[in-house]
Amino acid sequence: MNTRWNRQRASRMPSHRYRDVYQRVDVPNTDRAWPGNRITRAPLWVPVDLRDGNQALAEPMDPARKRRFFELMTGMGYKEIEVGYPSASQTDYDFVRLLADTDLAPDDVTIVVFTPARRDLIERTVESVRGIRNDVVIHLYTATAPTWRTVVLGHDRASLKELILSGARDVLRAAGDLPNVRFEFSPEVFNLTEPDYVLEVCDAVTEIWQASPNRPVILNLPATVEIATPNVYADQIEYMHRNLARRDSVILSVHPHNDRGTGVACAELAVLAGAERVEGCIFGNGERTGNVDLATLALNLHAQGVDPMIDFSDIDEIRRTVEYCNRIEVHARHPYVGDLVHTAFSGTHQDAIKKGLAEHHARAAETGVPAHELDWRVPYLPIDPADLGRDYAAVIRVNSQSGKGGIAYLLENEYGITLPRRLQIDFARRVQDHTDGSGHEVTATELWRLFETAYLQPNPAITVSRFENSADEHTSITLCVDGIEQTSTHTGIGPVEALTAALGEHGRKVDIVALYQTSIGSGNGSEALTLLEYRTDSGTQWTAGRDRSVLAASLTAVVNAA
Ligand SMILES: CC(=O)SCCNC(=O)CCNC(=O)[C@H](O)C(C)(C)COP(=O)(O)OP(=O)(O)OC[C@H]1O[C@@H](n2cnc3c(N)ncnc32)[C@H](O)[C@@H]1OP(=O)(O)O
Ligand SMILES: CC(C)C(=O)C(=O)O
Repeated sequence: MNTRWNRQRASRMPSHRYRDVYQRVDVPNTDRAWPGNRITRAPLWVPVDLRDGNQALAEPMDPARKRRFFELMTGMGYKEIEVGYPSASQTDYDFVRLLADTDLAPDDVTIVVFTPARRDLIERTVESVRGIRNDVVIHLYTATAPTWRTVVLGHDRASLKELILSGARDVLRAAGDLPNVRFEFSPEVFNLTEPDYVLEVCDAVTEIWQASPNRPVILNLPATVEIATPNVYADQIEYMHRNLARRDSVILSVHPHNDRGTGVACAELAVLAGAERVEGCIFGNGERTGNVDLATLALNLHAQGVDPMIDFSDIDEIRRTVEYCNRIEVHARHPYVGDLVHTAFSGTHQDAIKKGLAEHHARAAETGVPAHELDWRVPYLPIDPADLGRDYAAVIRVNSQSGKGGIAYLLENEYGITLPRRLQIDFARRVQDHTDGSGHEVTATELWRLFETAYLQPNPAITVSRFENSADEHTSITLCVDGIEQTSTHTGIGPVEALTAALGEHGRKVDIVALYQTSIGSGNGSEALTLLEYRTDSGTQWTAGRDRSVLAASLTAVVNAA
């Protein structure tokens, strides 16, 4: 082996300590089917922001915040919402009572409440939901993994199973006769529990609860602390999917956390492996590194052409509400919602996006399909920001990494000015000098100021005192050059040519290479902008002229060139 490429040495990190973290368990070998599957429809989504998200906040939500978050979720279209841990706090209990006593919860929304396997807490939980007209899910949980059994709960496999089954019986006794109530069980830390044991416990719970297709039981299998690659979780879920008793009477649910940063991948692979329901938090709040991010999951489906069944069409309003309720800011790079996720600073990306957007609008015009319904092919933007209620203002931003395409895009977008390619190159060089010097981003306004400084400086030495031209191309011009006034007449040539001829008579020869017309702004208030390339001894240069009249803008550009 070439040692040049083999320089990595063992670090001082004590990684060996984690080889057997939490007594990692083996997953039975399966003839796995999930790698070949595709997600073709949205799973059932269950936001747990008001419970798992809330329990992770330094300042848990007050009643007003809980209510606002709940209204946001129902407005977005969530149909099953975990609203709290009513036996744990009075705020949570009162919120459930609020749902019982008001019509805050739309009829088609199922209310989920969470409880440990302790009789007093189960009874309090059931008490909290009495009188709710909506469907209700009572969600019972107990940790099942070896370290939790021995270190936290002080049970062996058999006695822990008995504790869970006794909790399941308590739930059935307290709420079994309520017709609108269904049950959910979570073997907390499922992903670190021996598969045979967790299967045995789950089957015993569904038996006690008499799971049936008409009253299915939710089995929710959490990756409470994410410690393995997502394929391991997928294998664990597929094992349960294939081996659970009463499978047609079970809704298989997952609840990934994000300790390794792969919560989203875990959820997606779990759905491929047979999960039908996903619990998580909008934008991924939750214990430690958070619960799986339901917004990313939903929008990943959207980005693959699958309807997520949840409305993200005003993502910034959703974000503002979530930030207000959680008192935690969403990161600028957060998928789909961060401030910078639809922005390109780098030149080649900007160039590709600019071309992609132009192609998109041209195709819309050609086909007659509205731009917001047309198939999306814009490079570097996986989805159209407009789907999320965003405009294109933030798509391209300019700094020292940017190129001519992005600069031209900003001027075109903000000022309606179309720059010819050679002027784009010239101007980009000037912008680059500026951004390299300052190290900062430049806004469209600042770009326009740079443009004015570079190309729209009036020529103090020359004044056009009089300019008269008639329809038969007869032009009379009075020029004042360096204080000397002189009148000349020109016949048979256009006005621009006439002016260059007059300037030539003053010894101010202008050799025009190209002249372009564009405008600043649009509509009645717009101004004409003439962009002029002219030859000098050291090569070609650019200048410009602006005025309400196209002719005056062109004359100014010629005078500036002189
Ligand atoms: C992965 C998750 O998200 S799980 C949910 C975690 N959420 C929360 O803890 C938020 C709300 N919790 C609380 O308000 C409190 O912890 C309460 C009211 C539930 C219990 O409070 P306390 O009675 O003071 O107990 P405390 O929290 O100190 O300890 C938990 C006790 O419950 C036991 N326990 C923990 N989980 C469970 C469970 N699922 N089922 C039964 N017992 C449990 C523990 O072994 C411990 O018992 P011990 O006191 O005999 O050692
Ligand atoms: C108990 C379950 C649902 C949970 O919150 C977790 O494991 O994180």
